[in-house]
Amino acid sequence: MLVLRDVTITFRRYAGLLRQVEVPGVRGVSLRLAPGEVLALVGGSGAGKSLIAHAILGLLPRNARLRGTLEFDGQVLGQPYPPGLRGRRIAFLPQQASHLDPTARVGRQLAWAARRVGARADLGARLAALGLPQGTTRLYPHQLSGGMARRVLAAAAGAGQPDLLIADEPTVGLDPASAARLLDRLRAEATRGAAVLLISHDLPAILPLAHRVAVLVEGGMRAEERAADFAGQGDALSSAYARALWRALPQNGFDPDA
Ligand SMILES: Nc1ncnc2c1ncn2[C@@H]1O[C@H](COP(=O)(O)OP(=O)(O)OP(=O)(O)O)[C@@H](O)[C@H]1O
Ligand code: NI
Repeated sequence: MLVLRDVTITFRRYAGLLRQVEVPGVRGVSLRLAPGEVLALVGGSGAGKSLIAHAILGLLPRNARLRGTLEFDGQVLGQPYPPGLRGRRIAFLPQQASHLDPTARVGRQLAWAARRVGARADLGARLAALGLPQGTTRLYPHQLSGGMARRVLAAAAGAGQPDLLIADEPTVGLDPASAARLLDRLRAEATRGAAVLLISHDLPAILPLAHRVAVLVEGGMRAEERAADFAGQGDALSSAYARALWRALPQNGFDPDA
C-alpha cells in the first residue's frame, strides 16, 4: 500500500554569494509497506530517516527537491498533496514535541485530533493506555514533561483508525515502562491492520515490534532484513552490513579479536 521507488531528496544551498549547490539528503531509497506490517527504519543521526517520513507526508522544506515516486494506496504523493490523507488516513507522530499548540489545553487538542478524523473522543482511555493521568487533559503543553508531551502526541496520532502510522523516534525521552506502553499501542495499531513505519536509531528497542528492518546509512538504504533474523550471531542476516551492526551491539558481546 505504501511504495517508495528510487526516492532522492536534495537540498539547495548557497555556496558563496550566487552559486547554489545541491546537497544530498536521501539517495535512491525504495521500500514497500503492507497493511498490518511494521517496518522499522533505523539509522544514525542525520541518516535521512525523518526526511523520508516528511516526504511521505508531503512536508519537506521549501529548499528540498524530491525525485522518484511515492504512492499510497495507488495515489501519487506529490504536490499538490492528495486531500484526506495527512492527519486522517496517514497519521504522524513527529520527532519534535513542539508540534503541540502552546495555547490550548491537552484535552482540547486531543478533541480536535479526534474530530478531524471523525472519531469519538475517548480521551480518558487513550491517555490511560499510554500511562498518563486523567488530569493531563487540563494541562497546557508547557506544563508537560518531554516524555508526557510525546505521549500526548501519540494519543493524538492514534485518534481515529489511520491506515498508515508513521512514528518518528516515538520512545526517545520516555522511561522504559512508558516506552513499552507506547510500543504496545503501535503493535495494536498494526494488529488492527494499520501499516506502521517505525523510525528509530535504537535497533534492539524496535526488534520486538518490527517485522522488517531497513537500515539507512548516509541517506542510502544499506540493508533490508527480517526482524527475526537479528538473533543469535546474526548468521541468518542477508547482508554483511546488518551482521556487523548486530554483532557490534554491546549486549551481543562482540569480541573484535575473535
Ligand atoms: N531543511 C534542510 N536543509 C538542508 N539540509 C537538511 C534539511 N533538513 C535535513 N537536512 C539534512 O538531511 C540529512 C538527513 O536529515 P534527517 O532529519 O532526515 O536525519 P535523521 O535520520 O532523522 O536524524 P536524527 O536521528 O538525528 O533525527 C541531514 O544531513 C540534514 O542535515
Ligand atoms: Ni530524525
